[in-house]
Amino acid sequence: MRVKNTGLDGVVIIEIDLIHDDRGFFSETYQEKKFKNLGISMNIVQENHSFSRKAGTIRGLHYQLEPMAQSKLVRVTAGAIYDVVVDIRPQSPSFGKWVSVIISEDNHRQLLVPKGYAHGFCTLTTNTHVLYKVDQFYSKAHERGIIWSDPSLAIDWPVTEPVLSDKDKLHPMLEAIANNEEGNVNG
Ligand SMILES: Cc1cn([C@H]2C[C@H](O)[C@@H](COP(=O)(O)OP(=O)(O)O[C@H]3O[C@@H](C)C(=O)[C@@H](O)[C@H]3O)O2)c(=O)[nH]c1=O
Repeated sequence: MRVKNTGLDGVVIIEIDLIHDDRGFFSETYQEKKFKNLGISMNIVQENHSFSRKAGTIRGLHYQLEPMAQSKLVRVTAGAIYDVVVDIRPQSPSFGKWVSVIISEDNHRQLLVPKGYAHGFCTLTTNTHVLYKVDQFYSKAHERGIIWSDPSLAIDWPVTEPVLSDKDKLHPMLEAIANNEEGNVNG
């Protein structure tokens, strides 16, 4: 297992080892002690699985307000995604900065998205399965979003006309968070 920095504080790629044999491979996708040795400590309380039928589906950019903010450990078991993480901590020197990482069934990467960051992805394939573990429960009352096409972010998405949920068509721009009066997004 190896960790690679992405350029955003705490946002890291975890590369796991595959043990191959005649049948295929085996891998430990999460192992508490090994992750701790890599400096990653998460109290996982929920695992999510999303399936997107079409390539060019964007889900995001999502986060939950404190005290329900979540760290996420993302991986892909079928297909590939262009995964995006945005720093939305108002006091952060990298506020508004984002990174993108390709995660696929072939590269077996996992991406750690700490609290204080918004997360979203665009599917690059049909029939894409994304799994992610989180360290806080889902809370409908605390879920928030930023519009995927926010010009101040200028995210280099691989599509211009994505498939979106009704909810994801209506999020505000990041500027609204900078002037946020409704709650704390600090991670
Ligand atoms: C996220 C979530 C949703 N739901 C429900 C709410 C809704 O009825 C249905 C679909 O929810 P959404 O449309 O929010 O699903 P989706 O757009 O896939 O939301 C996810 O996007 C990615 C990018 C993330 O980072 C996740 O944290 C999450 O926000 O599932 C849960 O029951 N538990 C959960 O943890």
